[in-house]
Amino acid sequence: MTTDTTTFAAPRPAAPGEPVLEARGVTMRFGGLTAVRGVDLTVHASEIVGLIGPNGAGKTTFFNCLTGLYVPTEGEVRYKGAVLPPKSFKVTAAGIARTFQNIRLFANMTVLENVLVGRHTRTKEGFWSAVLRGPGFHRAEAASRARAMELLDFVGLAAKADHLARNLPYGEQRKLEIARALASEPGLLLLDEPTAGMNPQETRATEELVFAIRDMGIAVLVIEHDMRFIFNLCDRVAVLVQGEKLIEGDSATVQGDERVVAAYLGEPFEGAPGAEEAAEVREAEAHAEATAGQAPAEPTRDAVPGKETDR
Ligand SMILES: Nc1ncnc2c1ncn2[C@@H]1O[C@H](COP(=O)(O)OP(=O)(O)OP(=O)(O)O)[C@@H](O)[C@H]1O
Repeated sequence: MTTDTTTFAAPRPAAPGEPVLEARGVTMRFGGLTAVRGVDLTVHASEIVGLIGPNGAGKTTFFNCLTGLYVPTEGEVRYKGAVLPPKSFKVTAAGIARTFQNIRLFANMTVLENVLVGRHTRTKEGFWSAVLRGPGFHRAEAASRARAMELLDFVGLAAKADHLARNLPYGEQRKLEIARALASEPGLLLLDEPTAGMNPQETRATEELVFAIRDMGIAVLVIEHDMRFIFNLCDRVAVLVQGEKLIEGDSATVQGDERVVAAYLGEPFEGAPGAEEAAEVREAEAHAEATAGQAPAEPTRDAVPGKETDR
């Protein structure tokens, strides 16, 4: 039993240039499908890093490995030097916050309440404290509300604190998700397609917002399909293709790499991840073509009539 209402300390700020996130050899398999294969990625303090790649490249799966939603099949993720716990609420408490590709707000709660929910990892109001509602509880609650209002002001939603989240326009719901993520006082913020569904003005405003978050000392890792947004914003960009990291560098380097263009156009290119597998498929197809029209092979000893073979 506790009536302690003190606030958990936010993670210590990282020194400039210090690595905050270190992912090493992260692999995630779903049955026979390898969605992410041996990915290394480092994000330093005060850096904005972009993660791009064609649809299905493994970006969200990689994010899920960084935030404890998935436990990687292989590899290791460290935050400020410590291996991350395999539970998403513990990862948030450690200092990594995220937003989702599909907005996940509490639709029937107010804007302010949504941000207060985001603060729960930084407060430890015990059961009896909440029931008895003593002075400590009220102090902690007031501090949480004040911080939540500051964050709403920061993202431009203070005037809508009492609105229901479901009544916000789409672009503002995305901003609210960011405010809620910031409420856990993270050292690293992961944004999964923060401008999806936004008009150009909203996208521009989101860019400014991400710069302001970085200026608060929070490192940012962002997945986005809007290339202009990514190349304007990011200090470094990593490209995932078929689950593997194809290249990583500054915007100019990545933009100038013909393999990146080819990957987006779906064209094969020398040394592309999966090229070996593609060559095997071509060989098998050529073989099938060459033997087409010949008598079908005798069934093997193991074949059972009427039983489907594994595909
Ligand atoms: N839980 C899962 N179970 C099985 N397969 C999955 C699962 N999650 C993702 N995948 C598969 O892993 C691959 C990578 O998917 P992922 O969503 O990570 O890609 P993405 O780069 O984020 O794509 P997009 O840009 O379209 O969001 C896809 O082939 C997808 O179908």
